[in-house]
Amino acid sequence: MIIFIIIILIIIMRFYGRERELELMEHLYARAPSFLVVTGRRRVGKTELILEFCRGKRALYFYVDANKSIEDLMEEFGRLMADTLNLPGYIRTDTPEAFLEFLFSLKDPLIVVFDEFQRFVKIHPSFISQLQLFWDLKGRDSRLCIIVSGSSVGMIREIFLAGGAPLFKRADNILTLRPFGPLDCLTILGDLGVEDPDDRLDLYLLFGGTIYYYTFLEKYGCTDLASALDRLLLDDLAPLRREMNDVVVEAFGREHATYYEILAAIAEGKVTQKEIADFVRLPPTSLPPYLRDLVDLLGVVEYRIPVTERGKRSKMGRYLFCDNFFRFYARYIYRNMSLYKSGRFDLIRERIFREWKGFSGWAFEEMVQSLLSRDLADRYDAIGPWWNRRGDEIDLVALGQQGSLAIEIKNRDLTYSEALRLLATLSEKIPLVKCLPRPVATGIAARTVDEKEVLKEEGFSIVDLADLGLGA
Ligand SMILES: Nc1ncnc2c1ncn2[C@@H]1O[C@H](COP(=O)(O)OP(=O)(O)OP(=O)(O)O)[C@@H](O)[C@H]1O
Repeated sequence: MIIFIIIILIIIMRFYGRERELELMEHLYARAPSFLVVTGRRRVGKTELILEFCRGKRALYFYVDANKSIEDLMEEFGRLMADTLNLPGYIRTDTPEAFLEFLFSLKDPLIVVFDEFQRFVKIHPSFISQLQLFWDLKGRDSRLCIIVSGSSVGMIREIFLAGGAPLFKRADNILTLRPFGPLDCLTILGDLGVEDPDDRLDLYLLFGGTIYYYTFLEKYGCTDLASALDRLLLDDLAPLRREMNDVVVEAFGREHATYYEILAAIAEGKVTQKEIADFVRLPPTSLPPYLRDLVDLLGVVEYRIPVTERGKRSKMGRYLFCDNFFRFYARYIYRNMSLYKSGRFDLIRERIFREWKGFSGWAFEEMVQSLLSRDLADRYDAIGPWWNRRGDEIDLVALGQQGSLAIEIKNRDLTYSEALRLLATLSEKIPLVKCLPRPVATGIAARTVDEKEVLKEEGFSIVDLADLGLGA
């Protein structure tokens, strides 16, 4: 059943985190009438957050089903309204006007949720302007707390933010929900019974911050990378076997093949527009709309520039995955679809394990970059990776008024001499970075570093997993 009444909710998994978001929602609810937009990419937890917020409150949840006509939706919404609010008799809500007229005549405090709201653009675009009209004329006299939610970040932005957009400035707040951070994910994994810290880390490096994927772990008895791969992916009946397909096809319909190819190119390390275009055999000039969709609509890819180029019109940009699982899927499942479809999971599995240390190094770097950026944010103005045209790279550079810091990140345990060698190579790269505020400190972040204290005494910044809150 797609539309359902939020009175009694069955809790399958505990609700995690999102304290700041719930606080904001409570704040708006207390000041109703209010209008909130919740957006964020697929599976990030928008519906779950809204349901948690509605728990124990008077609320109507309307799910905008893409396959229904406006008449069917209005009829369903009307029925739901009558049932939930215990209204006797028949309410006429067969047209959007009748539905909205009735909704805005209600006087008691009420939360009204429209989930996947952007679908109205295709189903019946004038519903959006009608809602705007009712909100303008009657909203301020009501006690409604309207929440609209949608996973199509780009479309939601167009509806609510773009200049001249129909609901421009009607929303009191736009809440963009982000994936969970690594510390939260590792705690959740611990709660789900994954005892070994290395297994928790591997599972985070595989799935990233999309908690939806973690909901399968307990159900399928997975406690480490191998069991998660075997039961959730590498099996004919595995629940995540079509995940990327489902999400990409739903978002882009018939054109999904080109998007797929571009994702596969990025997963293979093609990062510039030219490299991606060559890989997918399309002219570079035809790529921008696809890349924009992958960044804005799907939210699994990001366009990044070196930290020293921020605020400039840089030509050094790279397209990179910001989602661990999509990168994994594009690289190991999509690129091996023939093997996958013919059930040769053993060969795919072998390849994944052979390459896992190197492959997961990327996700490890991303994780450490985000944790270090959080810790360094109050001391530096700009933090991020650096690279140049020649292919030199530094994993993290922090720029501040008082000087800079350059860090190399390694997904392994380092001996003292390995650490010294890395620091020496890093020092050689420092002169290549233009306009680096002096003095420049250097350092290393790794799983563990031997003789960490000695290196610190020698003036280096040394960070291990325990320092980042990821210790055993
Ligand atoms: N804060 C949370 N605590 C516990 N579980 C969560 C939380 N957020 C999401 N989940 C889990 O992840 C699943 C996916 O979340 P949800 O359906 O809310 O995502 P969504 O952003 O609405 O996705 P879509 O855009 O694909 O509809 C939920 O079924 C739930 O099991």
